[in-house]
Amino acid sequence: MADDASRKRKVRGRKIRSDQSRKESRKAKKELARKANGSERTGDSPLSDPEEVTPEPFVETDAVRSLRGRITGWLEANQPVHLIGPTGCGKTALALSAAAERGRPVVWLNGDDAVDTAALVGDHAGGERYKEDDRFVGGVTKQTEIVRERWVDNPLSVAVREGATLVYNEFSRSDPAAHNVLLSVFEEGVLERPGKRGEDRTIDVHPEFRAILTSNDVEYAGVHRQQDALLDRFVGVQVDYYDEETEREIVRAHVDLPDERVEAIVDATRALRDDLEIVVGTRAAITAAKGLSVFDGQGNGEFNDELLTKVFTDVLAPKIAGEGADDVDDLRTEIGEAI
Ligand SMILES: Nc1ncnc2c1ncn2[C@@H]1O[C@H](COP(=O)(O)OP(=O)(O)OP(=O)(O)O)[C@@H](O)[C@H]1O
Repeated sequence: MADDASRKRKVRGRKIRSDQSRKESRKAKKELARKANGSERTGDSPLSDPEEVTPEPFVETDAVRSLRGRITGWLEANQPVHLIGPTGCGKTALALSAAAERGRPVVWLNGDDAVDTAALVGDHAGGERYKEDDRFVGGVTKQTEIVRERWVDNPLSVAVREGATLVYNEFSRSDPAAHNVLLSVFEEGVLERPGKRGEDRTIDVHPEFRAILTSNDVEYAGVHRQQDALLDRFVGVQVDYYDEETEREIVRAHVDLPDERVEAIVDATRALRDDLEIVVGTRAAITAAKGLSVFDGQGNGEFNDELLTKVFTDVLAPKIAGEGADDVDDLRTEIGEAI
């Protein structure tokens, strides 16, 4: 039975088959990452307009709106928000939607082992050489070569100066030492740029600067334990997989399939999530729906549990990659049983 959430839903963007020029959130994320990473090399601005970052399609049910309202509410109270939840539950889409809702420019950062302080705040990008002619005695020319160091600000510096909303995806994948500079940003409203000399070594944080950080809950607990002093300054919003109707709406928004197929996929996704040890996120449901829209449509098999099992085995096999064919067979059996 459809609940209120579905009746009041609002979908931004179109389904994949009806709009080939779609800007899927993955693509949008890539573009944001390109901007953020490229800024170091090219000097391009890592700032994006809020309209550019709104994920498409984006489904808004009561559940989605309520979570986003919590995020934007805490941001209004000037609290950095840490979104924690399992893989593929919709953290990034939610963070980008909340960031877009603020109407301020958005800066995107992706956490990984290579992120250090310089990657956050900026660095010297080599010297700029130029020659100066000095005619100090009539008829005599002296040429002096001058090397001036060029400093390039990286995403955090740009975000705090411009009052942007920083979306720091999977921040717990970065080395905690890189995040020391965040302490004074959140506590004293000042960003220090180690490596930069002179009086502009520090930047005063713009009053509209805000941050949303996301972490996968498994990695958050395990990979790099971030320092307590930093975690103390965030509010944590725990997110989980959406309710059944919201998941259906999300799948429907991404793939053009009859309702009963969408229902079967979401039912299977939720059963697999309960029964299997691997993580089965909403992304897996969308991928299975994309597969089904092709295989079912091409008559490669009637729509039945067997086809559903095959599709989900392909979708989930990468999670056990390298464990051998027997394990994929076991996975197929487990999936068949759960479905
Ligand atoms: N409200 C929504 N409307 C439409 N699609 C959504 C919505 N929420 C999530 N999705 C889709 O679900 C999939 C997973 O979402 P997302 O990438 O945001 O999850 P995540 O929790 O950030 O995943 P990961 O931990 O792997 O980074 C994506 O394909 C995304 O487009």
